[in-house]
Amino acid sequence: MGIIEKIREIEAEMARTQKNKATEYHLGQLKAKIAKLRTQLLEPPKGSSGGGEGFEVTKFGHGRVALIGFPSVGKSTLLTMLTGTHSEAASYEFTTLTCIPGIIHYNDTKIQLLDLPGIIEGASEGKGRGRQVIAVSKSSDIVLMVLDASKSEGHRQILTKELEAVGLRLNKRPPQIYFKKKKTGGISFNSTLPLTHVDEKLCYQILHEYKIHNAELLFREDATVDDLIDVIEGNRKYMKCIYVYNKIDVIGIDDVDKLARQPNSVVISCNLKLNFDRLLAKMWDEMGLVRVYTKPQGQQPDFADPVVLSADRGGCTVEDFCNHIHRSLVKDVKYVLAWGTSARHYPQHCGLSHVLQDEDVVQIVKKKETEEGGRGRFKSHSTAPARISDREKKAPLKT
Ligand SMILES: Nc1nc2c(ncn2[C@@H]2O[C@H](COP(=O)(O)OP(=O)(O)OP(=O)(O)O)[C@@H](O)[C@H]2O)c(=O)[nH]1
Ligand SMILES: [K+]
Ligand SMILES: [Mg+2]
Repeated sequence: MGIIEKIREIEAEMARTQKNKATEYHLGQLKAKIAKLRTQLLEPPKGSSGGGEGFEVTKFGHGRVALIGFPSVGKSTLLTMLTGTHSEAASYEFTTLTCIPGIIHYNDTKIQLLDLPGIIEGASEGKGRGRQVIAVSKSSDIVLMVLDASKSEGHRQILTKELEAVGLRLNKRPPQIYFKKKKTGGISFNSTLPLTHVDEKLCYQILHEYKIHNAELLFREDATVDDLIDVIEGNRKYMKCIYVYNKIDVIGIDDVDKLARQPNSVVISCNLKLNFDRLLAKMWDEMGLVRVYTKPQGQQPDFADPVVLSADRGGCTVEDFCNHIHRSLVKDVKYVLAWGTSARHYPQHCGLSHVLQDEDVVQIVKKKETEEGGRGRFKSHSTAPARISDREKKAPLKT
């Protein structure tokens, strides 16, 4: 029997089983069995190089955003409009067959936008180009789920389910469960609060299903059995997702209003070029990019060419900033002077662990230079930059 048939069989058994206290343990075990099979399904077939053939696109820019959705919802039309890169659009389904990259220029940063083939129900199990599309989605920083505003609301659930089946968790944070495998000592089970969804016996059973007999388990929230399985599997990817409802030109204003009020959603129309500003601003917010402007001593900061950091990828500390400029820089840095929202006063002397924020201005002060009285490009004394952002314009910065 193939993996997919096995999954079907267990799903059928779960559907037959009544949910109550007596069946709780059995259902939990079945869930773990399915999770294990789905992980098997994700492993590339023996002898192949992986699931992304023909879809490899070099990463470019400061972040990557994937467009996923059912066929003909307007993904390619949107890519063409936001990036200027042409991607074939047509009224028939599966117009796009590969991954097509474009670049969005926004807030002095470059964001790579990826157009992808439409995916359908069953994509997670290999239908259509599902596997490749999902692999590319996982490689991106956020996902834009493009939906046809005139079609069923169910599409959003179907796509979410497909992505969940391959370990993607949209707009969720990792469960607050500490889990560590041990060599000996049995299972130690603890929680910092009363648990209403699982008990010790159920957790033991799930661990047993994974052949784990020695481990430390600490619940820091009232988690479910699905959360526990996610933590044990350990291969889940937590991603931000914006639900983009396109084609609002063909529905009534009341329906538009309803969609627009849903969490993490933006309504747009490619035909009428409607609400792109809103979409870009939301995308920018969700990406959490941090622009840091470098200010050479005695000069204005270079506001056109920021160093772009990200809390999710690489971090936003002064050390991360230095490493971004040059790997060997950090050992020469004595401290930095920082202006902007991360600074308590202007300029603030900051060490390597200081966390920078978007639109901060930073001047590097090197060890040698201060000792020798400020030689070279960066010096310890500085004149303040004339501006950091519009917000700072009103109160010019003083050193
Ligand atoms: N009414 C309306 N039609 C649109 C809008 N945006 C795109 N379309 C139309 O929807 C159809 C599909 O557009 P595509 O951009 O090819 O859609 P896609 O999601 O890339 O489709 P596949 O590549 O086949 O998955 C085309 O006929 C577009 O002209 C819109 O805002 N309003
Ligand atoms: K199409
Ligand atoms: Mg397309």
